[in-house]
Amino acid sequence: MASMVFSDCSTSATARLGPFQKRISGQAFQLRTLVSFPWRPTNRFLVHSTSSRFRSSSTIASAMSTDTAAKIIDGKSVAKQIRDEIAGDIVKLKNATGIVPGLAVILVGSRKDSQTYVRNKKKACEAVGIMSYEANLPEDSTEEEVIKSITGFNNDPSVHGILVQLPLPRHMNEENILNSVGIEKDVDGFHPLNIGRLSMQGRDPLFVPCTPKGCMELLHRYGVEIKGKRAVVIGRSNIVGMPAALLLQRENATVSIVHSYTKNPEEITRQADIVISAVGVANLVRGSWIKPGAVVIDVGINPVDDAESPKGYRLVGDVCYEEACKVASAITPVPGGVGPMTIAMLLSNTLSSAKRIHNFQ
Ligand SMILES: NC(=O)C1=CN([C@@H]2O[C@H](COP(=O)(O)OP(=O)(O)OC[C@H]3O[C@@H](n4cnc5c(N)ncnc54)[C@H](OP(=O)(O)O)[C@@H]3O)[C@@H](O)[C@H]2O)C=CC1
Ligand SMILES: Nc1nc(=O)c2c([nH]1)NC[C@@H]1CN(c3ccc(C(=O)N[C@@H](CCC(=O)O)C(=O)O)cc3)C=[N+]21
Repeated sequence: MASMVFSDCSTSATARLGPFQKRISGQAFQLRTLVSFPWRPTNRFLVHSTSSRFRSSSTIASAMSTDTAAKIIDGKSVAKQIRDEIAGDIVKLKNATGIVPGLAVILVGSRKDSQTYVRNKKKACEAVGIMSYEANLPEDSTEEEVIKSITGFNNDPSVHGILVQLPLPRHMNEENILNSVGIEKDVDGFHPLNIGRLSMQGRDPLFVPCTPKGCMELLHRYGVEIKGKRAVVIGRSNIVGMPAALLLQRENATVSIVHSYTKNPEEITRQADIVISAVGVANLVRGSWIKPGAVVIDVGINPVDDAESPKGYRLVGDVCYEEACKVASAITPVPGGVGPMTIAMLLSNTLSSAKRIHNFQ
């Protein structure tokens, strides 16, 4: 259900606030006077400014210390570029080996949002030349039936990646189901062996979870320095927050994790050069939470009522965009930020899997 919309971000949806958190209301946010983050846009992407989409990089650099508008990290266009690269690689793989990468998606139940996500993944696969396979199981399926479907895809040589759409119906044990995905086809990177390797020094997972991988890819492609920087990840879920924190740490950031029991999340977040927010609460992160010049990656996808939209709602992130724009040096929009990157990383993981299984460099 969509929550109330507050166009000025003056109130966030409080339903999921943790026990120690107070709502922050009407607090004035700091205006940026000095940008401390060394913003270095690469030439690979045009960096759009919220105030002028067509400035040159040098203008952007000189504007950093005085301007009040963050640069938009354009996930939609980066994702398109990655999809184009993947499509080219798939043609090469097919011409050299005859192999076509295949992704199987298992959807249990009939949640509208999950059906939409699965449909979008299927379309994205078709567009780059990945074969997509789908198993739709009824809501009242047993755990054994889901595992049987996964086992079928584990044993199917035309399938190189398996994704079990989450959330699963409540009566199912998510752990048992995700454990049954073959580690070499675990393109979501949710298998405990993959997560375990991600968390260990000197080990590498076969796959990195798509959303955090997409966040890192955005930081890399926009030339954001990570080593030695302070990063705060808000949220610690298995699928986003926790692996995002591990990835930042692997690249030598100093990482803090803010969760629903964190006291004074605002103060902790304000220390960060890089903020990744993955909570699911609209407008939780106010401008006052952001250190001037920080880079903000907003993973949250939250529907809010909007009578002017044909659907009656629109999507916003966890971060109060209008406020954060005035403080951050760069920020991802919602939609058009991390979301498209998640899908691009899923395609990328599926292609890597096909290459690895068939020993293609
Ligand atoms: N753009 C994309 O591609 C994707 C977007 N999403 C979106 O990202 C958001 C998070 O998803 P997901 O990780 O699956 O969500 P979960 O509900 O699994 O996790 C939410 C996390 O946020 C923490 N949290 C909840 N309330 C607060 C609060 N008030 N202050 C600080 N931390 C809080 C929780 O803490 P605790 O652990 O203490 O409960 C938990 O760790 C959602 O909006 C989801 O739709 C998700 C996947 C992909
Ligand atoms: N096994 C599994 N793997 C997942 O990766 C997974 C999942 N289950 N369950 C649900 C979440 C959510 N998720 C999103 C993917 C793309 C967008 C996306 O493309 N969003 C668009 C907007 C889409 C719209 O307009 O509806 C955007 O942000 O621009 C959003 C969210 C993946 N998830």
